Amino acid sequence: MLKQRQQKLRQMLKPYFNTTDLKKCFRLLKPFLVKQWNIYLLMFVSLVIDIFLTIAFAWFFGNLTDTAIKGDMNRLKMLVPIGIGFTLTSVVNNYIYIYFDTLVSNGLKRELQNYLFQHILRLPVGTVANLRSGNLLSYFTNDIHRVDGLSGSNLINLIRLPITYVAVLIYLIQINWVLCLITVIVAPVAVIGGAFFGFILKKSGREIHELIADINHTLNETFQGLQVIRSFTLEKNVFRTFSRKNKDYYHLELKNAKLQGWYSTAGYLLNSAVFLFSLCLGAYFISEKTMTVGNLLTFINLVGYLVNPLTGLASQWAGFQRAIAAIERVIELLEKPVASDELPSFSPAIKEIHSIQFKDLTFAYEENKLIFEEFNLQIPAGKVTAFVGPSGAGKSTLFNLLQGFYQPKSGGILINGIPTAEFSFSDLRSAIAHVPQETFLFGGTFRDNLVIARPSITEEEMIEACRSAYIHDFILSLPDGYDTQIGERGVKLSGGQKQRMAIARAILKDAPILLLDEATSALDGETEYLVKAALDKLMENKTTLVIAHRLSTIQHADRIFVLDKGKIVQEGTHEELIRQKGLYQKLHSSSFIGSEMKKDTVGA
Ligand SMILES: Nc1ncnc2c1ncn2[C@@H]1O[C@H](COP(=O)(O)OP(=O)(O)OP(=O)(O)O)[C@@H](O)[C@H]1O
Repeated sequence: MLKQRQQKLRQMLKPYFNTTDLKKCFRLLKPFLVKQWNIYLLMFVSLVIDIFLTIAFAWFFGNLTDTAIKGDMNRLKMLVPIGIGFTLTSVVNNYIYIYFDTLVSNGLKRELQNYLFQHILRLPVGTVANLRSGNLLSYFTNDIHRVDGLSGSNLINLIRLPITYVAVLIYLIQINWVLCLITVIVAPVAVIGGAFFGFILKKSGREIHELIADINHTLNETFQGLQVIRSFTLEKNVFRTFSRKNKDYYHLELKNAKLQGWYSTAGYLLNSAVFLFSLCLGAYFISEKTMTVGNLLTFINLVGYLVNPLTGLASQWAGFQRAIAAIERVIELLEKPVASDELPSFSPAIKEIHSIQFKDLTFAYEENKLIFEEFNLQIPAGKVTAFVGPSGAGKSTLFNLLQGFYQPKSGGILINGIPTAEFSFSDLRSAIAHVPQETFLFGGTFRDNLVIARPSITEEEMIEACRSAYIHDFILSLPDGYDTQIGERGVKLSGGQKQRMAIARAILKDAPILLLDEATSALDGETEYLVKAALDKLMENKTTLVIAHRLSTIQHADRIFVLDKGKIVQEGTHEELIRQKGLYQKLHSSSFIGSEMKKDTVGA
């Protein structure tokens, strides 16, 4: 029965003293902290000086008082410069300590942010697709800043508090051991209480960090989708959602503040009780002539250091727990495996294409939902290959796999007879220029968006590419030319202008493989003509794979593959396919491939 009760109690207390997460955090932080060992050493020296000064000051007050009561002027004259010396040392030491504390905390945050950012950049596309961008932002704007709780002075306090406690206790025992007993008796209360509060604070801390991430996500999505929100008049709904989360956040912070309030009140109460008790007992000892006034002053001055390290250690524990709650979220992300060891960068290793082959390729985004099974396909080099097929057939997935965004379950893709898995991402992706359906442009100028295509692009190359993409004249018509700001995501440009910018960027990249995902959105006649002309220039001397919607592109293609449910169901030229009974004919007659196609064929 007793054993059962003990087990139950142990089970109940287990989470309160669980150190697994703490160990995990320190395993993550260890390499960064080790790097800063010299600053920590200096902080330790500063700490030893501080402890010495704490006791020295108390000794000074007691001695000064007793000397004054005795009226010993010679000793007083000697004590005053000592006091000044202590004060000056303390001021300098304090400054140094704060400076080093800031240095290590901010240094750690900087390193950790770089580490996390690199990690996110190296994560597989599939992993990032499951993360919310607001959440990702929250790691940087909120969670990482909590690492303060596990570094700098908070870390040093782990040593400072016990050393202070022991040093002060030894010194005070010599003054009056009975008074010291009181503080020793309250020690377990302070330590256990602090550990308990620490656990509760960690729990509420985790809830707060998750809610902050959620609010960041809502804000991010709202600002990105402001146009949709306006056109569907969702402002009221969006505001209601935001203000509800904001209210939850307010209440959680309030709950947390209450807990912290209780905790510090309890610490204050304990401190005051010990102080009052020591004072009364000390006064009694003075009246009994077993203690001097100076000694009592010294004792009262130091007694706080016998309680504070205990409550302080417990509060340190509480602070640790809150920091752990935030860092745990960061660790969860860091534990996700990366796709490559290095950060990819431009590396034009593959200069020519002799063959591209999909060989026995089996792929699924999700378990048990195969998109391709034992898929085989040979892409002719230096030619234009078009893919057509109904929505969801797997056309974009082929592009994703070719660029190494996702890894096949079995089989693979060979470029020039070499499996793409053997190329680094830098080599593979530098050999491919992808013009997606939706053009993403960075906020900044035209120039900023063009020069990212490849390192060391000259002004002449940039202008030539823009001429070929039929966007140069438009850019020059603007007052600042290539230095004109295009707005966030290029909001100041039309759909056709954005597409031509994407084409200019692909021309500048000058990669031997071109992946083209034609936009389905219709452009006006002149823009359509310009985009088509730009594409023709882009496709020259390249091995081009195009997800085609325009008849002109399909007619221009050397080979067309009709894809349905992850299988090639037909292949040939447009003329061959249009004569065959099959999906291609069906797609054509239902104007799936593009109204332009039907119109032109009917006209032909
Ligand atoms: N990231 C993803 N996670 C899970 N499933 C996905 C993902 N991307 C695509 N799919 C699924 O894979 C299948 C093939 O999609 P894919 O985008 O390759 O088709 P598609 O032929 O390009 O279609 P569309 O012409 O409409 O763009 C679809 O069933 C789609 O739902």
